[in-house]
Amino acid sequence: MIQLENLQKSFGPHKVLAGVDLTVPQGRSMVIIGGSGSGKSVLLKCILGLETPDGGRILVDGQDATKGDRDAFLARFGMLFQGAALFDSLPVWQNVAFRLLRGALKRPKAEAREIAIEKLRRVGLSPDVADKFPAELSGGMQKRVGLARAIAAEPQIIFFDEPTTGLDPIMAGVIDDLIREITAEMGATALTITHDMGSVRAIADEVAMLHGGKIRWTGPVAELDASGDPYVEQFITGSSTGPIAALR
Ligand SMILES: Nc1ncnc2c1ncn2[C@@H]1O[C@H](COP(=O)(O)OP(=O)(O)OP(=O)(O)O)[C@@H](O)[C@H]1O
Repeated sequence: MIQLENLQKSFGPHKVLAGVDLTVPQGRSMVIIGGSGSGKSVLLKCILGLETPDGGRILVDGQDATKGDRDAFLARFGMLFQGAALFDSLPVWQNVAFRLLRGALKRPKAEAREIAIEKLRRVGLSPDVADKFPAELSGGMQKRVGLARAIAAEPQIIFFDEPTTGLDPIMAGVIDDLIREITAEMGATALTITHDMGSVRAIADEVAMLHGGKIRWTGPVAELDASGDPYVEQFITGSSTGPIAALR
């Protein structure tokens, strides 16, 4: 379970997070939506310790994420970055097994490779992909590799940062379905940020909308269309008119 309590973060005079309260229950999939610049990435970075919050608390399974052993804390997370963010100089299997080849989760090389091949299979890629380099793969295949990497160490918590950006609608749907299936079968707690309403509906159990530095609305995905919140309505319909100022 992830609990954010009154989380705050400013950059100079610019208050990006102005007291975010949010709970992601164990084994549930939460998707955070919000306009460009609303602070979704900053929120994720605060949880991962890549940004230091100015105030508030981040609790993961009841423990303060900013205290204690960082490596042990991060070992519980998997992450699929925007654009897959693979290492071009490493073959696919070493990308997938990256965290199994070094640090706290290190395994013998042959075992790490076996796990990589098994995870590649889980995301629909055959073993012959293991020895290719990322540049030899299509964008959709690279996303699958990124997903295989995110799950390689069997994390309890997985973050997905814009998982379908740059993919065609069919491939986006395939990746959404894989994310949904895999997180459910792992029983993982998932936190996703996306602009893609198709992804929201495919991946989310719960949705939270970040606006004005706070959680504007949160609820089950089934209630999204009847939220009654004008900000949520404008966002999900993609309207240029409404309470959210749209720059032209
Ligand atoms: N390191 C930083 N220094 C200064 N300002 C920053 C920094 N990181 C983020 N910001 C600012 O914080 C605000 C929120 O950024 P963030 O990247 O979290 O938005 P976002 O909701 O993820 O947007 P998008 O959907 O466009 O990716 C932006 O105005 C951004 O310029």
